[in-house]
Amino acid sequence: MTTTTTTAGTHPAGTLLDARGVTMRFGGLTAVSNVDLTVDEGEIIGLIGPNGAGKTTFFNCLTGLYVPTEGTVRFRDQVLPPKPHLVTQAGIARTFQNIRLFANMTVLENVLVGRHSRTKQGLLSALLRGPGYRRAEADSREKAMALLEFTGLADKAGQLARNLPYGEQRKLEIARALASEPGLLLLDEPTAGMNPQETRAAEDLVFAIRDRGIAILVIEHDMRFIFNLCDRTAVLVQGQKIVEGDKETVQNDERVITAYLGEPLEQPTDSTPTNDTEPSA
Ligand SMILES: Nc1ncnc2c1ncn2[C@@H]1O[C@H](COP(=O)(O)OP(=O)(O)OP(=O)(O)O)[C@@H](O)[C@H]1O
Repeated sequence: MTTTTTTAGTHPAGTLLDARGVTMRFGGLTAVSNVDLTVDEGEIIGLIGPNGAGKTTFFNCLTGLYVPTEGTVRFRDQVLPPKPHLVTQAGIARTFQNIRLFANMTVLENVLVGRHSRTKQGLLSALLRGPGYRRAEADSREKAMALLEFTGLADKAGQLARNLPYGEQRKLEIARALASEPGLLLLDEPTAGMNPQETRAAEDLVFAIRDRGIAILVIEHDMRFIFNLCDRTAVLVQGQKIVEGDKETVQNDERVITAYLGEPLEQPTDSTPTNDTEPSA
């Protein structure tokens, strides 16, 4: 990753994420090739593409899991640090394609883990359990419970995460990501495995998150979900961004239609979205 220091004011006001020329190679395979993408404050941006197009790899480049072979990612005008926990501290949170909850911890504890990057109490304070630690812990619990209210999981706070139905596990992943108080939330296939009702509820949740001032970048195979939600959508094919724009621009682009082998991009009926992800927590 390029390590040049940034100059304030090089981006239009409101640009939160600015990925430029991001390339990720694994040996001879170029999984992501020279991709530019911006996300502005308050935007919901979609990232679509056929299986193996490089979407998750691109997400990994935005969250410090991978250091891009080439290119630069800036968040709030700062080059992102190449470590996931530092990226979280900088203000980017994410969920994963395959749910990664702590299955044997309670719902509340999972969210408390997500608050870790925002709590300042050190190990010594935690061991001594002094007044500062107890105050911080009470504050964290209050904020975590508020997030469970927000995501509709408050009455499940004491249950083990693994006992939640699949759709609620996905919600819990989102609650845990929100606990780090991000400015940008990356969602990797948030509706995978959901039924149509849960998918509609997930749409409402994404809008509600945006209303809290959090921008969203979402990978999703459910086109109805993407086109209902997103201000702009970028299409990756074989690692390259072939088009980016609003719903009409993307749906009518010949290259996109070809990439999807002529399948219509929006499902004609309110049928169950197809996906191939199994519950895993
Ligand atoms: N760590 C890795 N090492 C080697 N190759 C990888 C690695 N991660 C991903 N790839 C390859 O990079 C390409 C892009 O994969 P990626 O998972 O990013 O695609 P995707 O668009 O997210 O696919 P899907 O929609 O199926 O999740 C694939 O060919 C994949 O096999």
